[in-house]
Amino acid sequence: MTTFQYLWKLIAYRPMRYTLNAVMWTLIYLAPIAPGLVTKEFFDTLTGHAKLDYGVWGLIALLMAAAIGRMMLIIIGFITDVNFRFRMSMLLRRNLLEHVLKQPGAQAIPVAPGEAISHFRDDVDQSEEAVSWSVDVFGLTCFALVSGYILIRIDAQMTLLVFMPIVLVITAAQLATVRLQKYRAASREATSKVTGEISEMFGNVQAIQVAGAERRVIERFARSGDNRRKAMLKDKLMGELLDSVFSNSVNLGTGLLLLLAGAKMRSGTFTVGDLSLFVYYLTFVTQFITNVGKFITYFKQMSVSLQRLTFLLQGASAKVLTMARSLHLKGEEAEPEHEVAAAAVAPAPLEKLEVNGLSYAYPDTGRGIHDIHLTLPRGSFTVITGTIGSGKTTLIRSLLGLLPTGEGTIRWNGVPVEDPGTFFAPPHSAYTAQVPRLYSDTLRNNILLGQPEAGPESLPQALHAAVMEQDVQHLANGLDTVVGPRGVKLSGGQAQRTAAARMLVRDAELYVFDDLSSALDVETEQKLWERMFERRREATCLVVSHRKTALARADHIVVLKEGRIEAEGTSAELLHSSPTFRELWHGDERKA
Ligand SMILES: Nc1ncnc2c1ncn2[C@@H]1O[C@H](COP(=O)(O)OP(=O)(O)OP(=O)(O)O)[C@@H](O)[C@H]1O
Repeated sequence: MTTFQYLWKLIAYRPMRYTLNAVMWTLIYLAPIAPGLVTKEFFDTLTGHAKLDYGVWGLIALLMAAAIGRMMLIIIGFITDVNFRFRMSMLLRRNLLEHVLKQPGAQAIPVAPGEAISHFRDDVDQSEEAVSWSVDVFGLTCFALVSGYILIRIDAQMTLLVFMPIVLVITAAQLATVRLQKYRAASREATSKVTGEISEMFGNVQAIQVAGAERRVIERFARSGDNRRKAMLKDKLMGELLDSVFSNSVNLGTGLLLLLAGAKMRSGTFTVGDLSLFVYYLTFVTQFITNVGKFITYFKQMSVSLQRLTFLLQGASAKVLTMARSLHLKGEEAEPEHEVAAAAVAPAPLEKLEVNGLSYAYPDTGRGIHDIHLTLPRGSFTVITGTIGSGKTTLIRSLLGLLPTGEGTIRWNGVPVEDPGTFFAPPHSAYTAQVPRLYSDTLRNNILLGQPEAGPESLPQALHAAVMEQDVQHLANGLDTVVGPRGVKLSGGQAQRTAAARMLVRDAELYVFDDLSSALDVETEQKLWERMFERRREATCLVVSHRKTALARADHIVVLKEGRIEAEGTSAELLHSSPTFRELWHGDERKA
C-alpha cells in the first residue's frame, strides 16, 4: 500500500466526519478574509478613500462580530477534529490489536513488547497527524486563492513582488525538511529502542541481579540513552531552525512591503487601507506555506510509520490496518461474529485426532520438526518425549496453530482442521504451556481469564484436579490473592498448577500439557494425573514429559530426536527398542 492510499483509506473510513471537519477548518481559514477587508475600510475611512461608509463604530462592530464568529468556528472545528482524529487512530489501534491477537500465539509480535507499544502509540499518532493536517492544507489553499485574487485585483505587481521572495525562502527551507525527516526517523528509532530496553530490563531484574550484570546493563542503557539524546537534539535543532525561518519570513515580507508601498502611495495608486490588507493577509499566506510544508513533513513521516506498522503485521497486507470496523462507541452493539463463530462450531466429541506429515522449520535457525505422524484415539494418554531441543514444544505449538502453518494435515474425527489456531481452543482443546504466563491479578481472575464462573462447582473442581486446593487455603486472601507481576508471589509449582487449573476449568475434549510437571514433585504429579483421570475419563491427553510418572501411564509414547520421530510404542516396548528412551527413563530414575 502506498502512503497516499493509506491516507485515503483513513479518510474514507469516516468520509462524512472528514468532510465536516474539512468544511469547518476551511471556514476557519477563510474567516480572516472579512476582518482584512474591514480593516482596509477602516484605514481608508481615515484617509477618505473608503468605498463604503460604515462609520468607525460600524467597523468596530463588524470586527468584533468577525472575531466572535471565528472563535465559535474554532471551537466547533476542534470538536470535529478531535472526533475524526480519535476514530481514525482508534481504528488503526483496534485493527492492529486484533491482528496481533489472531497471530500464532508463539510468534504474535516480531519485536520486544516495549517496542511494539511504541509502534502502537507513536506511529499511530503520526498517521493521525498527517490525515488531520490534510484538512488544514485544503482550508489554507482556499484562503490563499481567495486572498490572492483580492490582492492581485488591488495590485498585481505588488502581490508578486512581496510574495515571490517569501515563497522562495520558505520553499528552500522546505527542502531542508528531507534532512529533518531523516533526523525524525532516527530519533523515533532511538526512542523505541530505549522503550524496548526499559521493558526488557524491568522484566528481567532478577536475571540481571543473579548474573551480577547491573553495571553492564546500565552502561548499555546509558549508551542507548546517549544515542537517543544525540538523535533528539538533531531533530529538535533542525525543527526549531526551520520554524524560525518560517516565522521570520512574515517580518521579511512586511519589510519588503513597506519599501515598495512607499513609492506607490506617494503616486496615489496604493492606499493606507491596501497596505493594511497586504500586511494582514501576509501572516496568513506565510502560515499557508508553512503548513503545506508541515503537511509534507507529516506525510513523509507517515510513510515511515506505515512501514513500521506493516512490519508489526509480519507479512500480512497493510490493508489490515485500515479495514473499516465498528469501534463500538456510543453503545453500538458489539459485532457478534465471534459468538456466532463459536456457536456455529458445535463441540463434536473427539473420536480420533490424526496428524500426518506435520513439519515446521523456524525461518532463522532452520530447526524444528519434520514429518510427524500421530494418532490420538478418544480417551488416550499420549506422551511426547525426547532430549532437550528435540522439538517437543515445537510439535505441540505447530499442532495447536501457535506457530505459522507449516506442512502436513491435521484431522479431527476425519475432518481436516483448516485453521488450527482458532480451532484448538476450548471447547475443542485446552493447553498449558511450558512456561506459565500469569497476569498481575487475583488467582481467581488468572484461572478464569474472564470466563464467567459457571456453577458453584467448576472452579473448586478445577483447583482440586490441579492439586491446588491446599495452596489456596494457605494464601492470605485465598482465590482473591493478587499474584504479582507474572505470578512472582507464587512458587514455580504453584504457578504451573495455576496454569493447569486455568486449563481444567475449561471443558475440553483434548488436553495438552507441555512439560507441566517440571516444577512438581513426583507425589504431586502422581495426584494430578490420578485426579485428571477420575474427573475426565473420556478426555484425550497429549503430554510432553520425560518423567516416569507420566511415561508409565502412557498408552502411547513418541520419542523425538532432532525434530523427527525416532521411536514409538509403550514404555515396555521402548525400553526394549529405543536407546534414547532408556536413557531418559533411567535418567529420571537417577534424579528420583
Ligand atoms: N523461536 C525459535 N526460533 C528459532 N529456533 C527455535 C525457536 N524455538 C526453538 N527453536 C529451535 O528448535 C529446536 C526445537 O526446540 P523445542 O523448543 O521444540 O525443543 P524441546 O524439545 O521442546 O526442548 P526442551 O526440552 O528444552 O523444552 C531447538 O533446536 C531450538 O533451538
